[in-house]
Amino acid sequence: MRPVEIKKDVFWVGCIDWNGIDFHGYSVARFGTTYNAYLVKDEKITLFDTVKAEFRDEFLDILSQVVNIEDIDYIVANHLEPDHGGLLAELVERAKPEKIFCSPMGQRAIEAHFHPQGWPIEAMKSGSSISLGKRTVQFVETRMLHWPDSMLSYIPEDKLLISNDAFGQNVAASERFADELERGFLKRRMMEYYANIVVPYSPVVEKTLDGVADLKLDIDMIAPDHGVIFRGTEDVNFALDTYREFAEQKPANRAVIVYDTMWHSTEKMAKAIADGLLDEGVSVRIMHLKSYHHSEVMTEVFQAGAVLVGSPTHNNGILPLVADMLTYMKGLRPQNKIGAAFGSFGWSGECVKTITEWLESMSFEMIDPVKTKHVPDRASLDECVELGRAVGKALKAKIGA
Ligand SMILES: Cc1cc2nc3c(=O)[nH]c(=O)nc-3n(C[C@H](O)[C@H](O)[C@H](O)COP(=O)(O)O)c2cc1C
Repeated sequence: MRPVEIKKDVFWVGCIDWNGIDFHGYSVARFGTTYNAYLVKDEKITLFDTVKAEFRDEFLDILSQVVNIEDIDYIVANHLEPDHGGLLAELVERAKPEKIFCSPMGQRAIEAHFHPQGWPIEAMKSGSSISLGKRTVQFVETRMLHWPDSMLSYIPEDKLLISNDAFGQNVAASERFADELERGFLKRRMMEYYANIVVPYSPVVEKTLDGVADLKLDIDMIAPDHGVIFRGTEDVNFALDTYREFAEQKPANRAVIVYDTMWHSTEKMAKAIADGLLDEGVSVRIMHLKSYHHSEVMTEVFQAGAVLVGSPTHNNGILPLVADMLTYMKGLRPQNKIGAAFGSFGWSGECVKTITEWLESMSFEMIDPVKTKHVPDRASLDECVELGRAVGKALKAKIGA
């Protein structure tokens, strides 16, 4: 790839991971992603972040098109996760930078990842800044957005916010800017990223957005470490407003029914429940866990006001894919959901109790479950329809529809 000059003497020097990938080792990114790094040519030549180690050759190539690697003076490590810090050790070795800037927690992350000897690390607290010559860089720590080390770098002279994983999207595209992509497509990719990585830290997102507003940072470009760059007031506001909307997690008039099944009885129940929700005017998505990855389901969970989870009873518990989904969902701590359990059973019937306990532990507002012995008859399916209606009514009451 070629470098892209995103501001005068500021270059995108990232790599594009074109194919659908296992992102961060647990989440599916069907549209691929990018690992963005940025190089500023000033009196101090400064590199912001690196890329995933697998992209070593491509990264060294794109970087070399802009600068002699040995001439890099400063490296700023906004986030040390291996998709951004993957080539830090090699860059330090080759460039022998005068300074490596990171947050105080970033220093600990560098020590734990690289066990460095004599690296010229300088830990920068929120509000501190450095001069690059014509430019300054101000640092804003964003602990737990989404790692303890995460920080933002703001260059006031360029009105540029280099935002690490915040505002990122998994999009592999030849386009570098948000205004070159269709808006709905982009917002969906932002949502997938948020729902699977950022959502537990929504309070930090709100605090950061408030902080950015309080500091009155004049931003006309947000350059994240994944996906496209937001340029111009309209797109910067779009990114900020979208994150505000995501962080608020207001319940929407949508439900997702997630299930697994061995012999299709639980599936029949899922479809009957959907009829009840539709009777109440709630938009429904039914997702069989054998057809969807848990991260795809999570995006639907994130944007749904109601989440209904079904499993047959299996060995006095629930099916493994449902347990996987619930474990994953709980870790991401989605807020403001109505929940319900359903499932078929043969003899002991623990499925709905197990699912209900999981959803209660996530503080979902629960509606009474439905379980059916083996294959549901018309009366059992009617109970499922009633469950759907009850969830629909509760949801409408919650959102004031
Ligand atoms: C391997 C296996 C283990 C099962 N374990 C239980 C159990 O512990 N308790 C129970 O009530 N039913 C158990 N069942 C029965 C199922 O819950 C029952 O067949 C149910 O109707 C299947 O629903 P499905 O068609 O949605 O898969 C088990 C079934 C299988 C195949």
